[in-house]
Amino acid sequence: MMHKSLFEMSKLDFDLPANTTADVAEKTLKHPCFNGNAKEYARMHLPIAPRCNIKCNYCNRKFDCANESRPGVASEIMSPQRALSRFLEVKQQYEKLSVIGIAGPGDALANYKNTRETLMLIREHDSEVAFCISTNGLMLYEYADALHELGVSHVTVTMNALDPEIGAIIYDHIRYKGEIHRGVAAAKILIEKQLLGIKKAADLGMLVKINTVAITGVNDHHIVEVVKKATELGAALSNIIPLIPVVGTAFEENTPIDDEALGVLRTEAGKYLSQMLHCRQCRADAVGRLGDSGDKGHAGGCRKLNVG
Ligand SMILES: C[S@@+](CC[C@H](N)C(=O)[O-])C[C@H]1O[C@@H](n2cnc3c(N)ncnc32)[C@H](O)[C@@H]1O
Ligand code: SF4
Repeated sequence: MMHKSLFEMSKLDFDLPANTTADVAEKTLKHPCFNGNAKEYARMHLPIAPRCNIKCNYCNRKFDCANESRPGVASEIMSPQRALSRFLEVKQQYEKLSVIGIAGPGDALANYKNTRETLMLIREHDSEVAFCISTNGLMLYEYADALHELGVSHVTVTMNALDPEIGAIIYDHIRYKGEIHRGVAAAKILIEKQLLGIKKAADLGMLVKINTVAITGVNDHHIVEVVKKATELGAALSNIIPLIPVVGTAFEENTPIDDEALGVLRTEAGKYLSQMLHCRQCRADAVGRLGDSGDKGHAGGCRKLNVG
């Protein structure tokens, strides 16, 4: 049963799908990424997932540089046991630690054994904290039932294209069931699995958010279509994020979408699905309230990460 005061304090800016349980609704109210009004709640990303099963042409997970806060970086890769110890420490620091997220630095479902073990260990010590995972969606259809059983309430899927020709520009390759696929064939498999996975997760009652990286001249004209499709599949929120042109990637010279064009895109996409407007594009080891200094990089130069 939800407390009335909680509703009053942190109303949602979007509609929950009809199959959302009271438990998932309450967790959503306290989830600072899904609910922009839940500012007093803290989340903790546990960097237990170093590997990835696809290669996005904008992603560089090899280095952790001072004061750099972007997705795909973490100062340390943790074992599940170490993640539990850190969780117990951070829980002492933040009275309102409401969410544990697995956001890489690789993919939660390309490291499913670690993800499962970590979440099970934490659940033994905390029956209430929400579990949230981020994934490229390649393995979501296969793992959705297991995630639901583990108590994962929130899932973010990065979906950048519906058209495999566009996907082939964004993704270098995928590894699916032990085989490497490239080009349009790879994008076709990834997109098909994303669509199946999003629908399955949403049907199971998990709250699904779609991240879409806006890449100027590549998928920016296509994003509204992506969001429209995600809506049909049962996603609850869309988060259109500007490309960070990271050095050493194929898109290092891409001009990031400007605020005005991003605003137009969000308005158009918002006609189909509520838009998340407060994303901070956090690190894989971010801790605290959104925008706290805990999101910043380490002190020092750049160091190489062992992400496989
Ligand atoms: C590092 S990923 C981890 C989760 C998962 N592997 C995925 O891609 O969804 C977290 C988010 O950051 C995004 N991301 C990674 N590199 C980025 C970049 N250079 N610019 C913008 N977004 C980026 C991903 O697309 C994803 O939505
Ligand atoms: S799926 Fe995520 S971790 Fe993997 S390459 Fe793409 S952005 Fe990087």
